[in-house]
Amino acid sequence: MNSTETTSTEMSSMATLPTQAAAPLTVPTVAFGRFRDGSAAERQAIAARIVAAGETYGFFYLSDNGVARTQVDAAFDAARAFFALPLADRMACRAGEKRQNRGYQPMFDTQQRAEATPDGKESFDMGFPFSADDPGVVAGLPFHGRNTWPDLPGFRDTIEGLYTRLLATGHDVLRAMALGLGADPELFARQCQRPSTNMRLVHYPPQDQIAGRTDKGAGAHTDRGLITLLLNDNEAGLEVQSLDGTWIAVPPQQDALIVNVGQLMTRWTNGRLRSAVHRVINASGRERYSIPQFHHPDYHAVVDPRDLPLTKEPAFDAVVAGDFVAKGFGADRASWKTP
Ligand SMILES: O=C(O)CCC(=O)C(=O)O
Ligand SMILES: [Fe+2]
Repeated sequence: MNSTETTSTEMSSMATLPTQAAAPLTVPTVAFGRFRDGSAAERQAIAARIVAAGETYGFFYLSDNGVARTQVDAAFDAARAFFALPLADRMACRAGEKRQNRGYQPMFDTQQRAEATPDGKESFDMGFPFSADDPGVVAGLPFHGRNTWPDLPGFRDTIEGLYTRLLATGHDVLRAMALGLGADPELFARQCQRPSTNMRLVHYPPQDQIAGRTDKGAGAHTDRGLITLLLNDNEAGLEVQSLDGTWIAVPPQQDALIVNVGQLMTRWTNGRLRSAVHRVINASGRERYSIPQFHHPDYHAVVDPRDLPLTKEPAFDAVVAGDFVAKGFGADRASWKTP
């Protein structure tokens, strides 16, 4: 029935209904299991839901994602053990080379904009296990260093295991995005074979411990890569900006990953998928830990909106993925600044 068919009786009964508060906005949840083992129609339907969430929110929860709870719990235990080490031991894990997104980054290393206060967080990063004789490592290419590891029993196995697991999950999400966008499903994933993808353990002290320096755990920013897969340890604090500018809380959902779109994906899809602005404010009074994995293509991959079916004139030039991202990090991370 359309509105002109509404009778006057219905109008008056509608008018007497108690007014309902608008439901708070939440980012959608996509159940992913049938993308791996479902029919072609199920795969297509999941791909369409992911693209719709990427267009509207730039964020979604991914449930039934195949990542085992025990593996996630072990990684958070490892993270807690790392950040409990004496500062000297954490500092011993700083990356030998700059511009790597590897090793320990102390509190306040990142400043999202020149006029902003720094991020109230410390982190430990590791990335793709390039060998010492990899040409990129030998040439000192950004993202191509070696991982550094703390002297903690089981830490390396646990963290490498989660990195490998999430890398595979992320590739499936990239396949779903390509499929949902009407492209070859392998378009993105085949250009992430020796990727600049890093995984980060992050520790946000309670807000009152950082209050002298900053008011945010992570200031408003967009991620730079293709997609980010995010795990967190049951603490709220993440917020994403909606299309109308309001902040939507993205609290953890048991057993769901949070996935968000990064700048390279926005460029590749000619603006169709949103890299939404988000921030972290750890107001609970407790320590907060999270584990994002930032999916990037291979360093030399060319990100060109003309690779996908175009619905409007390309709004972005083609860029070399690694050069584009390295330039961005150079602007806002102390550990990326070149002398
Ligand atoms: O810790 C979180 O929940 C989000 C972290 C984040 O946005 C980032 O590290 O880019
Ligand atoms: Fe982020």
